[in-house]
Amino acid sequence: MKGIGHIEIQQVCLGYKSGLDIRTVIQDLSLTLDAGSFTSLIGASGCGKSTLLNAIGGHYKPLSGSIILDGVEIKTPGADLGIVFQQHTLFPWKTVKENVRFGPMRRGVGRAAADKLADEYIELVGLSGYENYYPKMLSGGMQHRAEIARALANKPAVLLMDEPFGALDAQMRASLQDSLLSIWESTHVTIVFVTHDVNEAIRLSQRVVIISRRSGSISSIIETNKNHDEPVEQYMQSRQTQELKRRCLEMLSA
Ligand SMILES: Nc1ncnc2c1ncn2[C@@H]1O[C@H](COP(=O)(O)OP(=O)(O)OP(=O)(O)O)[C@@H](O)[C@H]1O
Repeated sequence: MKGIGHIEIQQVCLGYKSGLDIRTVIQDLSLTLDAGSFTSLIGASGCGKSTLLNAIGGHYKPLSGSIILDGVEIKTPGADLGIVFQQHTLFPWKTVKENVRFGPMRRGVGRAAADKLADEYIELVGLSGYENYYPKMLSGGMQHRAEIARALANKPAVLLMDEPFGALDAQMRASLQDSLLSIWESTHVTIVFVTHDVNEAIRLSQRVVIISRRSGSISSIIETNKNHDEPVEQYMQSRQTQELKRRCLEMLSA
């Protein structure tokens, strides 16, 4: 039994129309993401990280190859695949609670159950007390927390995150990273996380997948061997982690 949120990316090519031609961005990429795993995708700007993430989310159809979630090919976006972007996508005219319960209610969950779900996920992301605030009344970090709660309220098997904390200051970013780790540990959702930041990738994920812009495919997969019992700052400062970081940076500049 592989569990829920198992993804098989099989010899996928992705590209965009350019005039009469198609410009290939991702070339023949294969990758298995185990159910409940946390994987970061890093690589030079323009190497195709967001394109790959969006294809996993069902927003782009591969030119060839397939992406399979729990035995079923992903062809369209669905509630199983939650996406959190860097830019805010909360409905500005809805409160935090209305935003979070929107997905469940659209799927036919009754109002009382949707409210309960919303309260649960608002608490999980640390926004209790802000249920009736509108997005513009929240800080950038709080809006990200609300976005994560909104995605999780659909109980997705997979959470796809495209540089979600890229625009935040260092302190806010570290606080959201910590929250994301505890959310991942308590929900067992499979996370695929795109970032430019090697430190962030190593701090959060079990595996760092480096995509080469030159080949449009994976140049390296680095296992972080994180020990969940170890305090994150201790892990980040250890000699082993510094070595992982050095290897990632070396692969990125290769
Ligand atoms: N909608 C689109 N139409 C045409 N080309 C696109 C489209 N979206 C992305 N591209 C091109 O595909 C390539 C990969 O883009 P993508 O955004 O996936 O890269 P990325 O690795 O996420 O980059 P960054 O780190 O800068 O966000 C780039 O050359 C980009 O210009």
